[in-house]
Amino acid sequence: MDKYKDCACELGESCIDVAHPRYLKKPILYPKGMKIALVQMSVGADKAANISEAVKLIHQAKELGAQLVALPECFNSPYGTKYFPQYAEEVPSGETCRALSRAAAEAGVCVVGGSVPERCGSKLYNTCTVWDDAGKLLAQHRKMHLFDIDIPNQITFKESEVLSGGNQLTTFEYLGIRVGVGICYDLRFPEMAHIMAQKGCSLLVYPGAFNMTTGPRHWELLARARATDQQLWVALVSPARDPEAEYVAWAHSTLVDPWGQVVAKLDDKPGTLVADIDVKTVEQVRSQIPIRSQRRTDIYDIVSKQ
Ligand SMILES: O=C(O)CCC(=O)C(=O)O
Repeated sequence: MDKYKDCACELGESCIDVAHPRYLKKPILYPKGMKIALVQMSVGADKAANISEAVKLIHQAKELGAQLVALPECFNSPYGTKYFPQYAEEVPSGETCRALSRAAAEAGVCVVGGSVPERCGSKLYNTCTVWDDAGKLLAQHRKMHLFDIDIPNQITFKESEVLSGGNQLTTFEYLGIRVGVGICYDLRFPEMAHIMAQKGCSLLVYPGAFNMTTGPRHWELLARARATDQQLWVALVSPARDPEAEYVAWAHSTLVDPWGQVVAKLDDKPGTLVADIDVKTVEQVRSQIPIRSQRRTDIYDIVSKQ
């Protein structure tokens, strides 16, 4: 930091990797990190009430100092294939998007808008919209891997009955930090996390709603696996558990650091997890355990083609 010690930026010590303001017309300051909020909200059948609860909690998170606020999967609708057509709306003109855009601008935060059922022509998607602090649409991720599983006598779910899968990976930059987005079942696919890491992500955010069968077995394990493999921060954001709901969410919104350690976790109740993430830890783990430059793609490529 020495060479920037006369930097007049208000971020002071937390400035990294800046081109010195003296040499720039407009100083670009990349903070080392940001405060994020994972909003584990209750979701019910009343769409308007779900939206206004989300907006209220975005403002509350801002009061707690959050700069990026993430909502859960399917936060404006009950989670279930029979609900998606009824609750679906167009992106970005639908009522949920308009409310998120306004809330992001009024609160002055980036909003990772969980997910909503999106209608596009004759197709439905499970879609996350991301809004910057001026209310502008920064990114739109359509869940790529649809949740089709069958565990007899425990859980059978087939999103593909009504949804189409997205065909694009999604990353965006906010406050100088590249963030990747996946939705719930996307968390199970290491290739997707790997590509987002290669694209420069330091944080992956997965709005999700695991259930009472796979949640206790895999939710935290998968978050820690993705964080450890890719050496970055992983945030999972679930709705709160409603034992009376048709689909009972595991909840336990979780933040895992680039060492693969859980740094904060909620229980099953409504709540907001607020925590700091930084790029320094990403860089530290990647330089101390340099797996990124040690991958034997020369061998993997040959063997996988045999
Ligand atoms: O992968 C799982 O076990 C749960 C996934 C899920 O609930 C979803 O994709 O919505």
